Amino acid sequence: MALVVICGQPCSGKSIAAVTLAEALKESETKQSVRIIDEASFHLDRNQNYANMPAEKNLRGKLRSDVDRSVSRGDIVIVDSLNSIKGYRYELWCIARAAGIRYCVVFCDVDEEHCRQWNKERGDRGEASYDDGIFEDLVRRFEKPERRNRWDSPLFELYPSRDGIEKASPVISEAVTYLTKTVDSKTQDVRILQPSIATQGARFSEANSLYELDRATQEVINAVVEQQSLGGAISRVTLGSELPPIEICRPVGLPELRRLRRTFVKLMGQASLSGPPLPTDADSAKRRFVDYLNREFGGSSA
Ligand SMILES: Nc1ncnc2c1ncn2[C@@H]1O[C@H](COP(=O)(O)OP(=O)(O)OP(=O)(O)O)[C@@H](O)[C@H]1O
Repeated sequence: MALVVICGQPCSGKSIAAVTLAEALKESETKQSVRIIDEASFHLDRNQNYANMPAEKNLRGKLRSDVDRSVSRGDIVIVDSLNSIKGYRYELWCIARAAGIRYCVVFCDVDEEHCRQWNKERGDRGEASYDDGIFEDLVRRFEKPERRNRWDSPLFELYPSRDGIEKASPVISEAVTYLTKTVDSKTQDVRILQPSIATQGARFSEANSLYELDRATQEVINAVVEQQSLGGAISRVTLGSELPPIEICRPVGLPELRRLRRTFVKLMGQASLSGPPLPTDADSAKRRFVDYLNREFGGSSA
């Protein structure tokens, strides 16, 4: 019923924030059930998770799948991980949108020096801490959330080094209110994300098949353009939980995407005259277009 993305620099108090928020939600008037999804649940070593790109991608994939499975169960799901890449936060936001639930980001805003110090103290106490090289790399790659982005909004900011993390603090209380209050259609102060057409599987009418095919493929192109515009090394475009991702190993410009779309629509139109009929709903049109793009880009849609 809600997805909360905790984000922040390494060793910035994210786990403490996640547990504090979970307790506050459980004790709230509505007595919410909460599930925390964190890196520790995969029993992997903190440094191994971030040792190289494949390991990091693997970790993000595991967390994403777990979130995807959990959001429909009625709990409030809190993802406690770095969640430092905006493209990844966008993917999590897409999962919330596909599930039609509310969503927010809780940011532990701590300066690097405090994080470095806390990480060192953790090591000195004999607890698992980040190796220096990994810590510095993570700090450098952190992409701060910005509330003007849909996937970073609403944004609840905590300042653990200044204020600590208290259950009764104004920010935790605001987050609890946002996550538990009844939706008032007049004030619209709580946003329940709505599944896009991509996730609703609307059926095409016979007469409109080609037009609808055109529209469905345009939505896929929009998603590719939007996710590429986030910058960074986007190698996978996600289209919600019902559709396979598009694997892209190089930047692809709009002209190329438009050309591929036109060719696909033409091929489908021609094929339907003598072969298989056009897809009957938006999802299957998208799935076929994604398969086509993955073949063109040399990826796979498995
Ligand atoms: N407000 C605080 N004041 C002092 N120390 C703190 C505070 N918040 C966190 N710490 C220190 O930072 C350590 C790490 O906290 P926590 O595990 O919540 O961080 P994290 O961001 O989840 O770390 P990771 O990036 O490893 O997941 C704690 O063990 C504690 O020593």
